Amino acid sequence: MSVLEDIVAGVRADLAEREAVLPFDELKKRATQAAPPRDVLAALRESGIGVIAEVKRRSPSKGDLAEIPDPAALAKDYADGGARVISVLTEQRRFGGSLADLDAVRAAVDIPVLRKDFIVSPYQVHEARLHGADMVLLIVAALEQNALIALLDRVESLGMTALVEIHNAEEADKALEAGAKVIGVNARNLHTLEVDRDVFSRLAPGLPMDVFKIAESGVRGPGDLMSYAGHGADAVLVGEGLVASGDPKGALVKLVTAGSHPACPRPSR
Ligand SMILES: O=P(O)(O)OC[C@@H](O)[C@@H](O)c1c[nH]c2ccccc12
Repeated sequence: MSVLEDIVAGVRADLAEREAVLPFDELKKRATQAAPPRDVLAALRESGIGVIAEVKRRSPSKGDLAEIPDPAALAKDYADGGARVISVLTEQRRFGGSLADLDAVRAAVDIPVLRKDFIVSPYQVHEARLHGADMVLLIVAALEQNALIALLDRVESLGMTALVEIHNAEEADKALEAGAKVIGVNARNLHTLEVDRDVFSRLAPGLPMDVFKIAESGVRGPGDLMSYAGHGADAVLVGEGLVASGDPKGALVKLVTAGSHPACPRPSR
């Protein structure tokens, strides 16, 4: 089993437990009561290279990154520091996240929030909405094409924005065929966990101009942001480089400053 398959198996087991407690029909009903989703693309399209800041406690590749006893306080720091969107990992077994983290972050900030998880079922999409998410991650490598199409449609029909994650040209084709408008290129291969920052520069030229392009993973500081921007990134998504820095807000401010600096390459749109 690859790491990805192993993670997804755990996610499915946890999902079955939640479904037994709150049936899908009831969940769907409750989710309609949530405050309406925010316009994520409008937030992302503000000038400069946006930074999506992630609440991430640990990862399968690096182990423990940061304790994060108060995710709400971290989220406030991110919002004050100029993050465009806050990404919250809700996967429990490997990343130490939870829906409670999502709730805490949602209650603490006004900017858009991304539910970062291994979404394989419509249940998780409505659940994201119930917990206040504006954006949902869909990982092409974890989904059959028809499931990707159905989940993307489900995310959009609930008024949320899908971040469709790819890692190679074949997945790029699948994402585009499914109608993805926001594509994240993950430098970390979810099968091997290896980071290759050149994946973005290889794939970005093949993506249409009007697709919003996010470079995910491996951003250590302003230099990596500038380099991704030079290869056509509209935004970057950063976890470890913030949470493991000892000063997440300071580290974020440096990235945000670089992303809005006149010398930073701009998307050609
Ligand atoms: O901590 P990093 O290297 O800055 O990476 C953040 C983010 O890209 C990473 O957490 C991520 C990207 N895609 C994912 C899918 C599932 C879980 C996690 C991820």
